[in-house]
Amino acid sequence: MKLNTAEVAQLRPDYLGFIFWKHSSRFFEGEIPELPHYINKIGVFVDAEFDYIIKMVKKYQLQGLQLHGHESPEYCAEIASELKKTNHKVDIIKVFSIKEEFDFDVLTTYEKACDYYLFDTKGKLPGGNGYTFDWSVLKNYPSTKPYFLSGGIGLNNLDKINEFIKLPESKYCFAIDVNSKFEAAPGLKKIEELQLFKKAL
Ligand SMILES: O=C(O)c1ccccc1N[C@@H]1O[C@H](COP(=O)(O)O)[C@@H](O)[C@H]1O
Repeated sequence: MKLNTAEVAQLRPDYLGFIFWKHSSRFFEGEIPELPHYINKIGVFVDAEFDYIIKMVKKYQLQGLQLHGHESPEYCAEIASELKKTNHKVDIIKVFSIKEEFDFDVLTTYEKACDYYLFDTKGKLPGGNGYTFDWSVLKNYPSTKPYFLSGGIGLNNLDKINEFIKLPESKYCFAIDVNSKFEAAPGLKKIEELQLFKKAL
């Protein structure tokens, strides 16, 4: 897989994600180029073993974990606390996948265990499906925790995003997360399109 991380970094994103799920076409191995301090490196995991996550955090100096599987609140809290003991402060981003409806009650037990939520679209894969969900579901968002809006977001969603950010349900929307809609091939991002997107936002 060919990555263009250094070029993407020149666009000054707040976060850059690296996929540590071996079944993904974007499975990351190798070296991360030196990145400016203002870019947070996020490891994307799916029901990964505790020790594997710890190893990847240390190897790549990750600043956040994006958890796309069935990770329990206890697991989220434990991994953060274990890493803290060795001076690795990581943000825990727990992912919830939405189809048409979503029972936000599930968030209650995660409130103390994670720093952010990320709302993605439910699909065949645990992430990276390339489809948007109906963001109006977020009208029922009960929390004050900042969340990432994700799932199939591309240039064609710009008008919708600009409308969404005026709505009350976007109050805690903290970041817009993009992935497959900006790719020429898995992992290879389309720089000009990302640039256009960022500028338009
Ligand atoms: O991209 C993947 O292959 C992937 C695999 C397993 C878990 C998450 C994955 N990607 C993340 O999913 C969201 C949404 O992506 P998309 O815009 O629908 O392509 C994003 O955070 C990706 O980093």
